[in-house]
Amino acid sequence: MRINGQDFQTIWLDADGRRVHVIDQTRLPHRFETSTLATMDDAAKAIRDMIVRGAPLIGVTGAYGLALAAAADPADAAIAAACETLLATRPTAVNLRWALDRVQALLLSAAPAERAALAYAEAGRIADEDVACCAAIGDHGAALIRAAAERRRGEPVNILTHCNAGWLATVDWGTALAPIYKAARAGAPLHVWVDETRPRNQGASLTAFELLSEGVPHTVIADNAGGHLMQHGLVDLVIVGTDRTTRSGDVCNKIGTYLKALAAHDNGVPFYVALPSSTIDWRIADGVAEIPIEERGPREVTHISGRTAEGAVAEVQVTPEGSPARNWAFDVTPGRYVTGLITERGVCAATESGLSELFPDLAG
Ligand SMILES: CSC[C@H]1O[C@H](OP(=O)(O)O)[C@H](O)[C@@H]1O
Repeated sequence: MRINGQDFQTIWLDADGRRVHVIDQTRLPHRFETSTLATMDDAAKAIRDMIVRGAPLIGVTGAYGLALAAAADPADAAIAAACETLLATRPTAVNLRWALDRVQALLLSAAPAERAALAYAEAGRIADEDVACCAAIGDHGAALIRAAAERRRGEPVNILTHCNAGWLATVDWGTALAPIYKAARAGAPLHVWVDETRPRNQGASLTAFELLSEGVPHTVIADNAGGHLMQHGLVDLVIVGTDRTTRSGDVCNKIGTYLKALAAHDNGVPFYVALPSSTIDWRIADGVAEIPIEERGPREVTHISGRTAEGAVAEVQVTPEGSPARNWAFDVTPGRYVTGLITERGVCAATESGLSELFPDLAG
């Protein structure tokens, strides 16, 4: 996507085809900085510290992390150890395991001397596939927005989104925001309610940054305002992303998504989830019982960072010293609250039959 007229993706190789560069998302929106990943440990740290985040981008970064590992030591044991280190960074987004399994399977069937080149090439294919998938998600989702615009007889379609499932969460285009970009570029009148998304505020800092750069009308709101807006007819549809969706359509996404789905259900607001098939975990059905929910450190709750009036980036404490805090990063929305899944192959019901009809080759 474009920032100040310059085209960017979130991850790229440098000229020597070995070192990996990423946008440091912990510095946005106030600083645009990049980070260089020269080793597998650099890649693991970038995922763990959320320099890169978002399920598809975590998967691609993990794949390049494995390529960096193979370049350092292509032996079976070193590849296996690297996979374990990368998998241990963040447990919820299934794309990480999906990408590592795909690259590792390729490497273990190749001669050690060929492994680094194979890994870089496969990581590049995963990245290119992600761009194509997200563009297709955008096309399928844009049709839903255009239909809503027709019902609105030219009035802007009000779309609520939670967290950041834009191009910063993928290699390009995004998932939940891809339909918005495609529809807006085609002239559909729309406006986006941007949930700030406590505690890390990916909505306030990343989604707002993306929409401002793209010139999409939007309003940042407190997480707790969504239900009120829905009760007053100010939300025409909800589109969010996901970090792991089960074969039965249960959707794991940023903490707070479940509450938005309940409010949407209570107010008859269509609730869509946008995802590439790489985010579907075909091994499990019951998301509430089986998806591991990452719990991050309490400091993300007790402290908040931002820019001071003088332009410095600072962190301040919002809780009294001594008050304990806990920080669950995701929750699970049962498929019964999901109107539809917007995938690269089209829109389907958030059910086992809906997904298996669209992906018979993957459903097993
Ligand atoms: C397209 S995946 C976006 C997904 O990832 C975010 O989580 P995090 O920022 O912690 O990686 C959030 O759940 C988004 O919906």
